Amino acid sequence: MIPEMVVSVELMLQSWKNHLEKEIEVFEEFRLLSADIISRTAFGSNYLEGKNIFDMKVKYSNITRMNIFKSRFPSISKIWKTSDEIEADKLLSIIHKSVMDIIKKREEKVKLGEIDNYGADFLGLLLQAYHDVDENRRILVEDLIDECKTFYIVGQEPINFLLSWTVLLLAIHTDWQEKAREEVIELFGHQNPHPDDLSKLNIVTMIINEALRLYPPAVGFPRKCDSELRLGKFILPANIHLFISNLVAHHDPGIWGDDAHLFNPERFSGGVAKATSNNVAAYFPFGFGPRTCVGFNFATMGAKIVLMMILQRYRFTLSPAYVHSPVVHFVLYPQHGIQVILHSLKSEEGPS
Ligand code: HEM
Repeated sequence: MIPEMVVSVELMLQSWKNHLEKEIEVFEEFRLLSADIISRTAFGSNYLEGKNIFDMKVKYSNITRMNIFKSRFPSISKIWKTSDEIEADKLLSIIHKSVMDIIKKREEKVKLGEIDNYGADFLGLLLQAYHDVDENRRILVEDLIDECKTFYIVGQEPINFLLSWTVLLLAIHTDWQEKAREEVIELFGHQNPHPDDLSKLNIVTMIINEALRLYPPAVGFPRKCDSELRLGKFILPANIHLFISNLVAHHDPGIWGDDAHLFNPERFSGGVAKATSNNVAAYFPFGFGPRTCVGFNFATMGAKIVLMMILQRYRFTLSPAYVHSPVVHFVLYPQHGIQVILHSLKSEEGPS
């Protein structure tokens, strides 16, 4: 998986050479990059092949965000749909068809003998499970399609957001950018990432944790009480809808101290458990409990690889054009993008 990620990042960084000492808008750069990473690592293709899915997904996410807090009577929704619901259904069926095309293409290659097996990426593993000779272990075609759609739909955006906010913070706090670069160069020199050594990136991990605290890409998640329950001093009636916000918990001075709103990766120097005094409800950028994020490792590993490869090649500072406007629409994104200025490293030793 790491080699595919490295290819995606190298392609992006190649084009960054044209932006030296100029401004670059990284939110859009990371949107394309994260889409390419998902396509390559999970589906053995590239951004262009999955482009239709990503384009439809952006439109679908916008509609979902606009409607997330609107109440609907379930029985009415079955017989009458709003124009947004009709559009959302249309988009989902296009995504469905595009995913089917990618699945069929891989199956066809095996059938024609162009490749020996379905492959070891996410799609390959799902196809093996779908074609399993043991009927009891075989997954249904609906599951196969749903899993692919989920990966495309929920995987790309949060990586894009995490990288963007982290680069913003490092563009402002250049002392931490320098510390991170020193760590990367000390561990990897100018070599590409190696899986065994990624876990040694302490400073980079502290920075990512702090970025996820201040700017959690998924600001919370909805829940519904099945039955009446007690939550601390509250009694919650059955069927009540809740929104559990990590954004609020992550900025609570009662938990994080008076500098809760400031960027201070040092607070994670002893790890997450120490920073939160073992309070699991204090820090949960990836959720918690049975529905915790399954992409946690994929996302953090991807973020580390991208950051370290940027740090090996460029210094960056905040552009005067940047306007700070984080917007919450279920996810937390920079409304006007994130503009930074790229500088070459003084030593000029970075990989080409
Ligand atoms: C920085 C990156 C990411 C963040 C902050 C994030 C955050 C979250 C959060 C908060 C949840 C819990 C939602 C809930 O409890 O209702 C979640 C669930 C999930 N995430 Fe992520 N995610 C990230 C990356 C990814 C990636 C890269 C993938 C897949 C490639 C992924 C796949 C999923 C899936 C499938 C679930 C649903 C799990 C379930 O309901 O059983 N996530 N994520």
